[in-house]
Amino acid sequence: MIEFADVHVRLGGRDVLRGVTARLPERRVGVVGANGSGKSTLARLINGLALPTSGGVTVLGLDTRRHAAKIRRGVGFLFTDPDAQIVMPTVAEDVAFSLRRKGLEREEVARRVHEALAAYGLDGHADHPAHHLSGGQKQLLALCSVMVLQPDILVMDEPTTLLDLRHSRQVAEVLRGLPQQVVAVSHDLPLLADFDRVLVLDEGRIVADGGPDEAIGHYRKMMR
Ligand SMILES: Nc1ncnc2c1ncn2[C@@H]1O[C@H](COP(=O)(O)OP(=O)(O)OP(=O)(O)O)[C@@H](O)[C@H]1O
Repeated sequence: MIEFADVHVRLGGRDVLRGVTARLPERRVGVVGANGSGKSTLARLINGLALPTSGGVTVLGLDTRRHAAKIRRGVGFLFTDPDAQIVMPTVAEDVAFSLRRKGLEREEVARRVHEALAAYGLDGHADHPAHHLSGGQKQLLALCSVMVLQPDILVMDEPTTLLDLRHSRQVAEVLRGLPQQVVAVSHDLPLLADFDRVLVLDEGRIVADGGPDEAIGHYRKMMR
Protein backbone atom coordinates (compact mmCIF):
# COMPACT_ATOMS: atom_id res chain seq x y z
CA MET A 1 0.00 0.00 0.00
CA ILE A 2 1.21 3.45 -0.97
CA GLU A 3 -0.42 6.61 0.32
CA PHE A 4 0.16 10.24 -0.64
CA ALA A 5 -1.45 12.77 1.73
CA ASP A 6 -1.64 16.30 0.36
CA VAL A 7 1.92 16.09 -0.97
CA HIS A 8 3.64 19.24 -2.15
CA VAL A 9 7.17 19.18 -3.56
CA ARG A 10 9.07 22.36 -4.26
CA LEU A 11 12.38 22.04 -6.13
CA GLY A 12 14.65 24.82 -7.35
CA GLY A 13 11.96 27.43 -6.66
CA ARG A 14 9.28 25.49 -8.64
CA ASP A 15 6.17 23.78 -7.35
CA VAL A 16 6.69 20.36 -8.90
CA LEU A 17 3.84 18.58 -7.05
CA ARG A 18 0.89 20.59 -5.77
CA GLY A 19 -1.37 18.72 -3.39
CA VAL A 20 -1.27 15.07 -4.47
CA THR A 21 -3.57 12.84 -2.43
CA ALA A 22 -4.10 9.17 -3.31
CA ARG A 23 -4.27 5.75 -1.67
CA LEU A 24 -2.91 3.07 -3.98
CA PRO A 25 -3.77 -0.49 -2.92
CA GLU A 26 -4.02 -1.80 -6.52
CA ARG A 27 -1.46 -4.28 -7.80
CA ARG A 28 -0.53 -2.40 -10.99
CA VAL A 29 -0.69 1.39 -11.09
CA GLY A 30 0.36 3.48 -14.10
CA VAL A 31 1.24 7.18 -14.12
CA VAL A 32 0.99 9.27 -17.29
CA GLY A 33 1.23 12.98 -18.04
CA ALA A 34 3.01 15.59 -20.12
CA ASN A 35 6.77 16.13 -19.88
CA GLY A 36 7.55 18.00 -16.69
CA SER A 37 4.18 17.25 -15.05
CA GLY A 38 5.87 15.67 -12.02
CA LYS A 39 5.69 11.94 -12.78
CA SER A 40 9.32 11.07 -11.98
CA THR A 41 9.13 13.11 -8.80
CA LEU A 42 6.01 11.15 -7.78
CA ALA A 43 7.85 7.87 -8.46
CA ARG A 44 10.91 9.00 -6.51
CA LEU A 45 8.72 9.87 -3.50
CA ILE A 46 7.77 6.20 -3.17
CA ASN A 47 11.23 5.03 -2.17
CA GLY A 48 12.32 8.21 -0.43
CA LEU A 49 14.64 9.35 -3.25
CA ALA A 50 12.54 12.53 -3.11
CA LEU A 51 10.87 13.83 0.05
CA PRO A 52 7.73 15.95 0.32
CA THR A 53 8.16 19.63 1.13
CA SER A 54 4.83 19.32 2.95
CA GLY A 55 2.31 16.52 3.36
CA GLY A 56 3.34 12.91 3.78
CA VAL A 57 4.06 9.68 1.91
CA THR A 58 3.43 6.32 3.57
CA VAL A 59 4.84 3.16 2.01
CA LEU A 60 4.55 -0.33 3.53
CA GLY A 61 3.03 1.39 6.57
CA LEU A 62 6.09 3.63 7.08
CA ASP A 63 6.59 7.37 6.65
CA THR A 64 9.25 7.90 3.96
CA ARG A 65 10.72 10.85 5.88
CA ARG A 66 11.57 8.75 8.91
CA HIS A 67 12.21 5.26 7.50
CA ALA A 68 14.02 5.83 4.19
CA ALA A 69 16.54 2.98 4.64
CA LYS A 70 13.90 0.37 5.51
CA ILE A 71 11.62 1.55 2.69
CA ARG A 72 14.45 1.34 0.14
CA ARG A 73 14.96 -2.32 1.09
CA GLY A 74 11.30 -2.99 0.33
CA VAL A 75 10.94 -0.89 -2.81
CA GLY A 76 12.86 -1.83 -5.98
CA PHE A 77 13.41 1.12 -8.32
CA LEU A 78 14.06 0.77 -12.03
CA PHE A 79 15.43 3.83 -13.84
CA THR A 80 14.88 4.62 -17.53
CA ASP A 81 18.54 4.17 -18.40
CA PRO A 82 19.76 0.69 -17.43
CA ASP A 83 23.40 1.80 -17.73
CA ALA A 84 22.80 3.87 -14.60
CA GLN A 85 21.97 0.67 -12.74
CA ILE A 86 24.33 -1.99 -14.10
CA VAL A 87 27.32 -2.05 -11.76
CA MET A 88 29.26 -5.27 -12.42
CA PRO A 89 31.25 -6.47 -15.46
CA THR A 90 29.26 -9.58 -16.35
CA VAL A 91 25.55 -10.31 -16.46
CA ALA A 92 25.66 -13.00 -13.74
CA GLU A 93 27.91 -10.88 -11.50
CA ASP A 94 25.53 -7.96 -11.79
CA VAL A 95 22.59 -10.05 -10.61
CA ALA A 96 24.73 -11.62 -7.87
CA PHE A 97 26.04 -8.28 -6.60
CA SER A 98 23.04 -7.26 -4.53
CA LEU A 99 22.51 -10.80 -3.20
CA ARG A 100 26.11 -10.92 -1.94
CA ARG A 101 25.59 -7.64 -0.16
CA LYS A 102 22.74 -9.31 1.69
CA GLY A 103 25.27 -11.83 2.99
CA LEU A 104 23.80 -14.93 1.31
CA GLU A 105 25.93 -18.06 0.97
CA ARG A 106 27.80 -18.48 -2.33
CA GLU A 107 25.69 -21.53 -3.35
CA GLU A 108 22.42 -19.79 -2.54
CA VAL A 109 23.55 -16.77 -4.58
CA ALA A 110 24.45 -19.01 -7.56
CA ARG A 111 21.09 -20.80 -7.38
CA ARG A 112 19.07 -17.56 -7.23
CA VAL A 113 21.10 -15.93 -10.01
CA HIS A 114 20.56 -18.94 -12.26
CA GLU A 115 16.79 -18.94 -11.63
CA ALA A 116 16.49 -15.17 -12.12
CA LEU A 117 18.45 -15.13 -15.39
CA ALA A 118 16.30 -17.96 -16.75
CA ALA A 119 13.10 -16.09 -15.78
CA TYR A 120 14.20 -13.03 -17.78
CA GLY A 121 15.52 -14.97 -20.81
CA LEU A 122 19.11 -14.04 -20.02
CA ASP A 123 20.52 -17.44 -19.08
CA GLY A 124 22.45 -17.68 -22.34
CA HIS A 125 24.26 -14.42 -21.48
CA ALA A 126 25.38 -15.18 -17.92
CA ASP A 127 29.11 -14.72 -18.57
CA HIS A 128 28.83 -11.98 -21.20
CA PRO A 129 30.00 -8.44 -20.45
CA ALA A 130 26.88 -6.59 -19.29
CA HIS A 131 27.73 -3.52 -21.33
CA HIS A 132 27.74 -5.56 -24.55
CA LEU A 133 24.05 -6.39 -24.21
CA SER A 134 21.51 -4.59 -26.39
CA GLY A 135 19.44 -1.78 -24.84
CA GLY A 136 16.49 -4.13 -24.39
CA GLN A 137 18.58 -6.87 -22.82
CA LYS A 138 20.19 -4.33 -20.48
CA GLN A 139 16.74 -3.17 -19.36
CA LEU A 140 15.79 -6.79 -18.66
CA LEU A 141 19.05 -7.26 -16.74
CA ALA A 142 18.40 -4.15 -14.63
CA LEU A 143 14.87 -5.45 -13.92
CA CYS A 144 16.25 -8.92 -13.10
CA SER A 145 18.84 -7.43 -10.69
CA VAL A 146 16.10 -5.47 -8.90
CA MET A 147 13.62 -8.35 -8.75
CA VAL A 148 16.12 -10.95 -7.52
CA LEU A 149 16.00 -9.09 -4.19
CA GLN A 150 12.26 -9.83 -4.02
CA PRO A 151 11.09 -6.30 -3.20
CA ASP A 152 7.52 -5.78 -1.93
CA ILE A 153 6.95 -2.98 -4.45
CA LEU A 154 8.51 -2.28 -7.85
CA VAL A 155 8.63 1.33 -9.08
CA MET A 156 9.61 1.90 -12.72
CA ASP A 157 10.39 5.22 -14.36
CA GLU A 158 9.73 4.87 -18.10
CA PRO A 159 10.94 1.26 -18.27
CA THR A 160 10.25 0.70 -21.98
CA THR A 161 11.55 3.94 -23.50
CA LEU A 162 14.65 2.27 -24.95
CA LEU A 163 12.94 -0.94 -26.00
CA ASP A 164 11.76 -2.20 -29.37
CA LEU A 165 8.26 -3.62 -29.68
CA ARG A 166 9.34 -7.17 -28.89
CA HIS A 167 11.24 -6.21 -25.74
CA SER A 168 8.43 -3.83 -24.65
CA ARG A 169 6.01 -6.72 -24.94
CA GLN A 170 8.40 -8.93 -22.98
CA VAL A 171 8.57 -6.38 -20.15
CA ALA A 172 4.76 -6.05 -20.21
CA GLU A 173 4.49 -9.86 -19.98
CA VAL A 174 6.96 -9.98 -17.06
CA LEU A 175 4.98 -7.27 -15.22
CA ARG A 176 1.73 -9.16 -15.77
CA GLY A 177 3.18 -12.18 -13.98
CA LEU A 178 4.76 -10.40 -10.99
CA PRO A 179 3.03 -10.92 -7.66
CA GLN A 180 4.40 -7.60 -6.35
CA GLN A 181 2.73 -4.21 -6.51
CA VAL A 182 4.07 -2.30 -9.54
CA VAL A 183 3.98 1.46 -10.11
CA ALA A 184 5.05 2.39 -13.65
CA VAL A 185 5.57 5.90 -14.95
CA SER A 186 5.32 5.62 -18.71
CA HIS A 187 4.62 7.30 -22.02
CA ASP A 188 4.06 3.78 -23.40
CA LEU A 189 0.26 3.72 -23.28
CA PRO A 190 -0.16 0.10 -24.51
CA LEU A 191 1.99 -0.99 -21.52
CA LEU A 192 -0.62 0.47 -19.15
CA ALA A 193 -3.68 -0.76 -21.05
CA ASP A 194 -4.35 -3.68 -18.70
CA PHE A 195 -3.19 -2.01 -15.48
CA ASP A 196 -5.65 -1.83 -12.58
CA ARG A 197 -5.47 1.94 -12.21
CA VAL A 198 -3.91 4.90 -14.03
CA LEU A 199 -3.19 8.37 -12.62
CA VAL A 200 -2.91 11.34 -14.98
CA LEU A 201 -0.72 14.20 -13.79
CA ASP A 202 -0.83 17.75 -15.09
CA GLU A 203 1.31 20.55 -13.68
CA GLY A 204 1.88 18.69 -10.42
CA ARG A 205 -1.73 17.65 -9.79
CA ILE A 206 -3.73 14.47 -10.37
CA VAL A 207 -6.31 15.48 -12.96
CA ALA A 208 -7.71 12.03 -13.77
CA ASP A 209 -7.63 8.77 -11.85
CA GLY A 210 -9.38 5.54 -12.74
CA GLY A 211 -9.30 2.49 -14.97
CA PRO A 212 -6.89 2.65 -17.92
CA ASP A 213 -9.57 3.27 -20.60
CA GLU A 214 -11.06 6.23 -18.79
CA ALA A 215 -7.79 7.76 -17.53
CA ILE A 216 -5.83 7.28 -20.77
CA GLY A 217 -8.85 8.63 -22.71
CA HIS A 218 -8.71 11.75 -20.56
CA TYR A 219 -4.96 12.06 -21.15
CA ARG A 220 -5.39 11.72 -24.93
CA LYS A 221 -8.00 14.52 -24.90
CA MET A 222 -5.72 16.72 -22.79
CA MET A 223 -2.88 16.28 -25.25
CA ARG A 224 -4.92 17.23 -28.37
N1 LIG B 1 16.08 18.64 -8.55
C1 LIG B 1 15.32 19.50 -9.24
N2 LIG B 1 15.55 20.84 -9.17
C2 LIG B 1 14.78 21.72 -9.84
N3 LIG B 1 13.74 21.37 -10.62
C3 LIG B 1 13.48 20.07 -10.74
C4 LIG B 1 14.24 19.06 -10.07
N4 LIG B 1 13.73 17.85 -10.38
C5 LIG B 1 12.70 18.08 -11.22
N5 LIG B 1 12.56 19.39 -11.42
C6 LIG B 1 11.53 20.04 -12.28
O1 LIG B 1 10.28 19.55 -11.88
C7 LIG B 1 9.43 19.38 -12.99
C8 LIG B 1 8.87 17.97 -12.99
O2 LIG B 1 9.92 17.06 -13.21
P1 LIG B 1 9.68 15.49 -13.34
O3 LIG B 1 10.98 14.88 -13.77
O4 LIG B 1 9.04 14.98 -12.10
O5 LIG B 1 8.62 15.47 -14.54
P2 LIG B 1 8.17 14.26 -15.47
O6 LIG B 1 6.68 14.36 -15.56
O7 LIG B 1 8.74 12.97 -15.01
O8 LIG B 1 8.79 14.68 -16.86
P3 LIG B 1 9.29 13.78 -18.13
O9 LIG B 1 8.08 13.14 -18.74
O10 LIG B 1 9.89 14.81 -19.02
O11 LIG B 1 10.30 12.80 -17.60
C9 LIG B 1 10.26 19.69 -14.23
O12 LIG B 1 9.96 20.98 -14.67
C10 LIG B 1 11.67 19.61 -13.73
O13 LIG B 1 12.51 20.52 -14.43
